[in-house]
Amino acid sequence: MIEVKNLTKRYGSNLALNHIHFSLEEGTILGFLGPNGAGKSTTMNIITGYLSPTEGSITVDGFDTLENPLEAKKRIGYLPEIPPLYTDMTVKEYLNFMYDLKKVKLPRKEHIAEICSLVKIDDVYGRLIANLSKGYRQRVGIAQALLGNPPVLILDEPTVGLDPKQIIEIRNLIKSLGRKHTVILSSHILSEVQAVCERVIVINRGSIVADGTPDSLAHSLSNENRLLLRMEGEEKAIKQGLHSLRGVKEVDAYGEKEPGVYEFSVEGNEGTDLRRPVFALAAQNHWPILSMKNTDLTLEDVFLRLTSDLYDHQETAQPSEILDGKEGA
Ligand SMILES: Nc1ncnc2c1ncn2[C@@H]1O[C@H](COP(=O)(O)OP(=O)(O)OP(=O)(O)O)[C@@H](O)[C@H]1O
Repeated sequence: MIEVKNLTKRYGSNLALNHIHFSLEEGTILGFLGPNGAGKSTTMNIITGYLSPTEGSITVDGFDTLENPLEAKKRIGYLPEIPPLYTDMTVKEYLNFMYDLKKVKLPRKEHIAEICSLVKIDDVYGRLIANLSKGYRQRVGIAQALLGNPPVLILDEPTVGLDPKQIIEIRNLIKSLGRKHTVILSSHILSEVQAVCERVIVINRGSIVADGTPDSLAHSLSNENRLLLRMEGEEKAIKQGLHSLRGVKEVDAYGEKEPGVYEFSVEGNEGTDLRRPVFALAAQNHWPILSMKNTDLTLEDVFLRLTSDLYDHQETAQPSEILDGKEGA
């Protein structure tokens, strides 16, 4: 649905985007994540046609944004970080105004009614936008992005400034929109990306440093292969048993957590999956396993590793490996 090739943007001598590539399948919700100044807004503005690239190309549904800007733009609904609302209009006036501005061809009344019901703004349809809460204003902003039923939605920081209840509502709305639209969501909020997106692109200093599902990123960046276990039995015997398993590097005992139940951290050699041998050991010795968890990195750990200077200098090989593996997925 979207194909970004070799995208480069220079502001004078400042290289804001450095030859980025990615493609996005129809119906995916992509999170675009990066620290301030990473190049997120520049990328979004180029995709939506507000900025032109220094080099490279973007196609939306097969239409090149430079060669066929009108056809490409028709296929994109955009919600900028500050929604372009006219606060002295009612929701009805505003959506009709935007309908005309976008030259939408679908039947006016039915189309607007359908969008209002989808984003749940029917009850404020006759109200002045100035009097709406931030959450409702954001919904009206999403409604204008949906006019004309574009297959692609680009949402820039859509939950900034909302209260926790409104954040949950907007996230659920975005998830439901992802069933019919390809969505690109830019965010600083890691938990948001984890909750809403199937795929995450991490951008830092104008380059893509990781691309994958939140889980695969957390897993592939973790050199550690660690299990956190709670088992019932004799602590010393369990610890020795765990140590004796093939591929185990280290076992730490964290003490008694419930009567007779002990916690252990077991670290294996790279590439070893210890879950089955641990299960077999426990079954053989009648040590019930009360919990077993992989302790992969969280998306937050991944983000910090990928965007910290330390990581940039010491471990530059890893992110590109991940990228190579996922490019074009
Ligand atoms: N109009 C401009 N003129 C010069 N430099 C710019 C301009 N717009 C952005 N930049 C620079 O380009 C780089 C990328 O900026 P961009 O706004 O795309 O980052 P961002 O990831 O969206 O950051 P934020 O989350 O803070 O909005 C930054 O170094 C920024 O200073």
